[in-house]
Amino acid sequence: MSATGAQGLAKPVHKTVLNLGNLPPKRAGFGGGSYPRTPSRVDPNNPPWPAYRGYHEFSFAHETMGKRLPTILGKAIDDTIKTLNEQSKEESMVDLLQCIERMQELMKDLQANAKLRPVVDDGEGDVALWNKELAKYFRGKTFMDAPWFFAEAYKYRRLHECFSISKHWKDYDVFFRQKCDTFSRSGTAVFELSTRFAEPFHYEANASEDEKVKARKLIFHELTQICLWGNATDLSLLINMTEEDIKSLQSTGGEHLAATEKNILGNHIDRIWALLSNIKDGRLDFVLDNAGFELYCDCVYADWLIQSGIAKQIRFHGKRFAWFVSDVTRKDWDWLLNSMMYGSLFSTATDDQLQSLRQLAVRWKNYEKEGKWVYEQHPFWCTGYSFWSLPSEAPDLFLHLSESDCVFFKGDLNHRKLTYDCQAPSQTPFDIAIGPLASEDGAPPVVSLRTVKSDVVVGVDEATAARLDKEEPGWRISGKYAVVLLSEGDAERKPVQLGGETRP
Ligand SMILES: O=P(O)(O)OC[C@H]1O[C@](O)(CO)[C@@H](O)[C@@H]1O
Repeated sequence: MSATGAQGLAKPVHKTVLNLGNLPPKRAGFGGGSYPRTPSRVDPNNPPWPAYRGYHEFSFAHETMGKRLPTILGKAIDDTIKTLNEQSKEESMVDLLQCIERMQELMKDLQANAKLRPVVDDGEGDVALWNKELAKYFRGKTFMDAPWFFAEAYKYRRLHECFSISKHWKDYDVFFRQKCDTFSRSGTAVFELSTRFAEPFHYEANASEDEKVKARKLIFHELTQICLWGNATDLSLLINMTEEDIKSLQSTGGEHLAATEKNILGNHIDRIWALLSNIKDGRLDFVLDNAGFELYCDCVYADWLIQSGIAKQIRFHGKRFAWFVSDVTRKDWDWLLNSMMYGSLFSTATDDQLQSLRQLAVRWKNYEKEGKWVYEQHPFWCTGYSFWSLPSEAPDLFLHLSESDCVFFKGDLNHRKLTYDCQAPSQTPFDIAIGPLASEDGAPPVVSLRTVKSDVVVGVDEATAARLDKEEPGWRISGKYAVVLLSEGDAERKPVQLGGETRP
């Protein structure tokens, strides 16, 4: 019967209201707490939750856009002047001087909060991607009112343009000196690792199967932390440890691990081990972050994953040009392996220490020759798109990553791009926060190893975030805390869908 009764008069509708107090609470990202902006309406200027923008004085975006970026650019100009003063040929000096003038122009734009102009066609493969995004979503936007991640990435692309349109300085890296210096000053931690990992499995010779399984799990826990904290400026976890600490760590594990893991606020290391320990001869991918010491830690981790038999191939993804100060480029990759092998960066090192470092370098260079380690640099990694746009803007890359058994994303910046760098509630589950990279057909398992150095935080329970917001106001940018988060991706590994067509 219709709501209108026999006499055609509307009857009041009686709603039954259920009083349900015992159902499980809603998860952020599902049901009532779902993305405030539905995925089909998400775009680079409108992330799933509100974006951080430079004019938000409460956020690190404000500090970065207003102060850090001009300082970084100022230092880049100083570096280039230093290089200029080391030249002798007129043509290259004039050419470099023009690069410096372009950097000064960029500085003016940044300080005057200018509108974001299109990227000049310098022949790079990413120009169309940049200018499409600028035209579609950021017309009339300035450095301060565009979303923070886009504005910041745009600044690094403009910095690259200062050189890419020159004749002799196309690939000049204003941050190269700085990256090399930092590694040279990390001697203690470098040798701490090389002397242990030159021969990481020698202890297994006399161990039972059961002991081997247990030891591998413990080593994986610690190496994951080394790889994680390698993203902080120093490896304080290792450097501050006494011989006794290290011994107890190796012999018992449990207690010490609990102590060192306490600053990992969202911690899926056990789940990651459960995933990896079931893989044999797989393929793993590392989307790299910083050069020098962090890259060295990544390589130690990757080496162990190869030697353990979990992976038979590891693909490392770096940047095509200088990016966010210390990100890895091909030159940084080569520099690390070659200076470990032939350089003399550590003047006070013992012969044994140097020998262990060379042993690592020989093995790593062989991995490269044998195709066990592959270094790649897709243009997408240096664009202003978040990884939510990876399947749509770089379908070839998505297809490629979908063949991996697990993709590790290193560092804060990659985490920002995974999560669209927006104001998601801290308790948002990681797989919800990363959207399509978790939910698309064929999405691979994704791990984020991130020390927390900027505002966005996900995968951390509400009470912890609220307590830290109250008690330690700078906790989101201090690098003291971390998250190690896993999304299992498309468990069935359905064929990737590209533009409606199904991959065979
Ligand atoms: O090297 P990471 O871990 O990506 O950190 C980069 C830093 O620079 C930033 O991009 C801010 O400029 C933040 O993401 C972070 O503070």
